[in-house]
Amino acid sequence: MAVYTAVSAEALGDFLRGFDHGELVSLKGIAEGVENSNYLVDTTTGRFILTLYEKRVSADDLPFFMSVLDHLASDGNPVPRALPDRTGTLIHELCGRPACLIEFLSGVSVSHPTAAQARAAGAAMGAMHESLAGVALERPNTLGPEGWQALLARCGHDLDAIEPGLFARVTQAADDVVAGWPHDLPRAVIHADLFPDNVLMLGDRVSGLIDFYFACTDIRAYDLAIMHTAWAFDARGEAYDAAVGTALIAGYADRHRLSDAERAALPILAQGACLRFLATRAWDWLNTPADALVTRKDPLAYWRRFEAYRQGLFA
Ligand SMILES: Nc1ncnc2c1ncn2[C@@H]1O[C@H](COP(=O)(O)OP(=O)(O)O)[C@@H](O)[C@H]1O
Ligand SMILES: N[C@@H](CCOP(=O)(O)O)C(=O)O
Repeated sequence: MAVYTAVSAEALGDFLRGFDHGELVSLKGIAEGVENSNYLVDTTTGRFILTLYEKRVSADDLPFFMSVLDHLASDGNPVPRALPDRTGTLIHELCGRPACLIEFLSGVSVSHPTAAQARAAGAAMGAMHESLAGVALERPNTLGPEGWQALLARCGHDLDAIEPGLFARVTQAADDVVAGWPHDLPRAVIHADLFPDNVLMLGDRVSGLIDFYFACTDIRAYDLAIMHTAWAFDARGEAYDAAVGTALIAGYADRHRLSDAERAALPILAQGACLRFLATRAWDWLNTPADALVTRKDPLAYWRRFEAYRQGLFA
C-alpha cells in the first residue's frame, strides 16, 4: 500500500474549497503504487485522484510532468490532467507535501496481460510517442545509466544481503551494459515506467496511461524496452511469454516507426532497463522502514529478467 502522508477529511475539505469541484463526500487511500500517496476522492460533482508527491518526485519537476500530460491529453491520448483551482494553480501544498487534484480515469490494470492487451498497450505507447515527437520539453533522466550505476554503488555490499555475490555480479553487468549502450538512437520525451499497473484497461482497450512521474528525455526505444521487461514476464521474472512480448512490439510498430537500428538495440536497452529497476527495487528493499505502508518489490525478479535478455531472449 502506498499512503505515506495521512490526509484528514478536514484538511481535504478545506483544500477542495479552492476548486469548483463540489464538496467532499468520501476519501480513501489507494493501496497500489509505491512512489507517492494517492487517494480516491468523491465529491458532490464527481470522482478525482489526489496525489501527494513523495520519495523520488521533486516538486521542481512537476511543471514538466504537467506540461507533458497536458500536451498528450490535448492530442487525444488517454492521460489524466491535473485540475486547476479557481486561481488557475495546478500544483499545491497539502499536509506539507506538493499535491495535485487529478482527473479520474476508468479502467483496471491487468496483472496477467494477454497478447491482445499487450498489443493495445504497445499501440498506446506508439501513439504517445507520435504525439511527443518534436515536443520542446526537456528533463534529464536521473535514472539513466549513470543514475543506476550510482544507486547500485550506494547499495554497495548490502546487495549481498539480498543474494550472496549480487554486488559483484550487478557491478560487472552494469559495466558491460554501459560499454555497449547506444548513443546514436532518436531521443524524445518518454514515460519510462509503463508497467501494466500504469495502464488502465477496459477489456482489450486502453482507457488510461498514468503515473508519468519518471517521464524524461531519453532514447525513445528505451521506453519500449522498459515496457517489454515489465509486460512479457511473470512477476518473479522467471517465465517469458513470447506471445505477449511479440504483440507488444507489433502494437507499438503499428503506431510509431521502429527502425532497424532501434530493433537491433532492444536487447541492450532491455538489459539496461533491468538494471535500472533492479537498482531502485534493491535500494527500496534495503531502505524501506519495516512499518512503512508499502509493499516492497522484489529486486531479484529483475536480475532474472536481466539474465534472460543477456542470454539472447530477442535473438
Ligand atoms: N488518474 C487516475 N485515474 C484512476 N486511477 C488512478 C489515477 N491515478 C492513479 N490511480 C490509481 O492509483 C494507483 C497508484 O497510482 P500511481 O500513479 O501508479 O502511484 P505511484 O506513483 O505511487 O506509483 C494506480 O494503480 C491506480 O489504481
Ligand atoms: N514500476 C517500478 C516501481 C515504480 O512504481 P509505480 O507504482 O510508480 O509504477 C517497479 O516495478 O519497480
